[in-house]
Parts: sequence; C-alpha cells; structure tokens
Amino acid sequence: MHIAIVGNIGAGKTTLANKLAHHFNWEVFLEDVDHNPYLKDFYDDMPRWAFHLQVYFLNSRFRQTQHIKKLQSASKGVIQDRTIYEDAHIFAANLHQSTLMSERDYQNYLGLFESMISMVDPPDLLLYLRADLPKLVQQIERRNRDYENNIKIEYLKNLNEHYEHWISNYKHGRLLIVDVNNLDYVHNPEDLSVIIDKINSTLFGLF
Ligand SMILES: Nc1ncnc2c1ncn2[C@@H]1O[C@H](COP(=O)(O)OP(=O)(O)O)[C@@H](O)[C@H]1O
Ligand SMILES: Nc1ncnc2c1ncn2[C@H]1C[C@H](O)[C@@H](COP(=O)(O)O)O1
Repeated sequence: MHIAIVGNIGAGKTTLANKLAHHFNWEVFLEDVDHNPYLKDFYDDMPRWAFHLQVYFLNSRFRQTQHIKKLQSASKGVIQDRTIYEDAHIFAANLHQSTLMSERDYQNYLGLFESMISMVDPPDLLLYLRADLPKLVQQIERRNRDYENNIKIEYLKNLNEHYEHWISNYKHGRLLIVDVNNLDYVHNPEDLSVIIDKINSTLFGLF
C-alpha cells in the first residue's frame, strides 16, 4: 500500500506523513529539504536557480519512487510526503507561467520528466491537503525556515490555483481531498482520527 500526501507549502504534509506512518507502522519518505543544495539560492533568486532546483527535485523524487517500488514489491506500506507529479504539474508549471523559468529550460525539463514518468507507479491513494492562504501563511511562519520567510502571498496563491486545477483532473487512481483549514492534528488527536477514518473508508471500505 502506498499513500502519497500532496499539497501546498506549509499545508501540513510532513506532520501528517509522520503521524500516519506511526499509526499504520509503515515507512515514511520525506522530501529532500534540509540537504537540498539549491533551495536557499532559489528563494533568493528564482529565475537564476529555477531550472537547477527543478532538476534536483526531479532526480531526488525519481530515486524515491524507485525505492518505493521495491518496498511495494516486498508488500511494505509506504507514506510519501509530496510526489513527482507536483514538481512538474505545480512548481515547474507555475515557474514557467510566471516567466521565472524560460521556455527552453521548461521544455528541456518537461522532456526529462516525460522520460521518467513512464517508469513511475501512481500511489494507491493520493491524499490532497487543501488549505487556504491564511492557514498556509500561519503554518509557514510557525515552522520558521529562514529561506521561506520572504515567500510572497502571490506565489502561494498561484501554487494553490495549480493544485486545484491539477487535482480536478487527477485520473491516476484513488483520490481523497481533506480540507485542513479547521483541522489541527498536531494538538487534537480527534482531528487525526477523522483523517484516518477517511483513509480506511476510501482504501479498505471500513466505517
Ligand atoms: N493541521 C494543522 N494544524 C496546526 N498546525 C499544523 C497542522 N499541520 C501542520 N501544522 C504545523 O505547521 C507547520 C508546517 O507543517 P508541515 O507538516 O511542515 O507542512 P508541509 O510539510 O506541508 O510543508 C509545522 O510547524 C506543523 O507543526
Ligand atoms: N519542485 C519544487 N520546486 C520549487 N520548490 C519546491 C519544489 N518542491 C518542494 N519545494 C519547496 C517548497 C518548500 O519551501 C520546500 C519544502 O516543501 P514543503 O511543502 O514545505 O514540504 O521545498
């Protein structure tokens, strides 16, 4: 079983991924953030570093999918924090649309993505955490990563629009949308149970 958690920056993916991995006793795959050699530079100068960062994330995410595939064939359960689909359909697409990534870099990137995606298995369940801008801003501030302090509201808004568009066209498998605006699964165990019940119901027909 493979559950992938998707959603905008600060939506609560990592927090939920860790909690679900603990609950189901499955392996968790997190993003390559702390050792990412481009992320800080990217936030300082997006046009300069957009292509480098996208190639880095694409490669790191692709490796992760191959690792997940091996665990799946050994019947191990996996929770994944963010997917390769979001790199291309959300982040790279948004950078291109916002003219922060040039046409030739974007086409070059898409060629690479298309070559890789045929080797990627979709998750058994895609869990989309939908969060409005105030919730995202509050949680990004709470997390307090230096390089994210100057993220513009406009950037988050554009990403949210890409998420909504992508999710409404998602056809690779089962999809569960959870509105997290009024959920606090950090402090309220009942809010975590609400999500776990929805997952059990979607995946196993329980409840
Ligand atoms: N539903 C929630 N309610 C309250 N706080 C949350 C919630 N989800 C996440 N947080 C807090 O918000 C911050 C960002 O969450 P995180 O899981 O790192 O988001 P993401 O991985 O989506 O970027 C963390 O400090 C986390 O403890
Ligand atoms: N593909 C990406 N392009 C640009 N930025 C990205 C990409 N994937 C992740 N990120 C950024 C967004 C955040 O600053 C960090 C970690 O993501 P988070 O949603 O907080 O887990 O990486």
